[in-house]
Amino acid sequence: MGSKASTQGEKTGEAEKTELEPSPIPRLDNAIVVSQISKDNDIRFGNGRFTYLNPIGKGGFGIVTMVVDTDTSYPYAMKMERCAASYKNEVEAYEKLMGVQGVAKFYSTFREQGFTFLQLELVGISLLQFVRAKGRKLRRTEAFKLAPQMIDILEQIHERGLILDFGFTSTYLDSDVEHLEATTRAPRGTVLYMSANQHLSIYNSRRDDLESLIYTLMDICKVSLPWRNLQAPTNRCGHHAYFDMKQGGMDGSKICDVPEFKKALIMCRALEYDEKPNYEKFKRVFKLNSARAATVSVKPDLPNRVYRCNLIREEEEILLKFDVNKEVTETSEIAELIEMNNSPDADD
Ligand SMILES: Nc1ncnc2c1ncn2[C@@H]1O[C@H](COP(=O)(O)OP(=O)(O)OP(=O)(O)O)[C@@H](O)[C@H]1O
Repeated sequence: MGSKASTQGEKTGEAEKTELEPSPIPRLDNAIVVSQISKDNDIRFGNGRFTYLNPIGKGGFGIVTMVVDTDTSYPYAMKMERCAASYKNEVEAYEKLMGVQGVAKFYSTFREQGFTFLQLELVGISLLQFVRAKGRKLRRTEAFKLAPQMIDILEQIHERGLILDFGFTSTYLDSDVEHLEATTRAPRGTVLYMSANQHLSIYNSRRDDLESLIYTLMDICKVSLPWRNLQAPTNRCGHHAYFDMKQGGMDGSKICDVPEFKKALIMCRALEYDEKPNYEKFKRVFKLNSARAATVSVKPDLPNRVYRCNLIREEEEILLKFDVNKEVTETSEIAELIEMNNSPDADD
């Protein structure tokens, strides 16, 4: 495996292990929507340093909230998770990806009340939110304009030795910085965008990231993914059905009629497991001629908007635990969660 990132201090409950220069305050016109919780409560994280403003997103392992540093008034995204194992992996990945354009900067990590926190740069909306904000799928020209930028980001991530393993970044290099041997692993991740080979349990590598990116682009510009209506695979047979469809014939050419996507998928199919993709060649597939590209704007209509997500009651109750003015009334559910997080296994 690649080098281990520092996770020191994670058990101490103290903030600030990776203090960096804060980025300038992003312009957040229309942005701050004070949540119902914060109207009546003074919720603080990091020994009182960060004041909670509102929830902005949810992931597989926890919630992301918008906070403000009470000393500097800088806003940040604060990711709050229960799962110590996934958090360690995530911190490592953020540290390796420092400086990659398109990836939120990581500032610090701490533990509090059985939860792990990641202080991150507050960035704008996600691609999905962007598409939602538009109120329609993207036009192909818009998706083609985004594609080279996304391939660029992917290239930078790969240069740091990481592949995007559907929410769990992992390395494709060993300790000698050589590509890991081909191996197998049960498919995991988002079935819709998983590469064909992953359905056959072939461990993913750089080529699979590109294939997933192309499926994502197809989806955001309304090019149908023929396997969209297939039943979710629960066994090998189910995964084979997906593989056959995603394979789209020997060279992938039957998946869709859009020449750019077809070409890019054929290029993915031609890549060996440990081969470094020719990112420039992939980008060229999508590059429009300059006159056409100049007419297409893919800027979100509300550039700096930060969305607010809704929380379920359990999540609100968890946040209320951090209310500095309130007596903590733990429901058995929360107590259970905390116990789980404080158990010796949680730090392994
Ligand atoms: N730094 C950030 N700035 C602004 N919003 C963010 C930031 N990080 C995450 N978000 C928002 O919070 C949501 C949840 O993020 P999170 O990283 O927990 O999960 P995810 O990456 O979407 O999924 P997974 O749990 O599979 O990793 C994102 O979709 C995004 O909308």
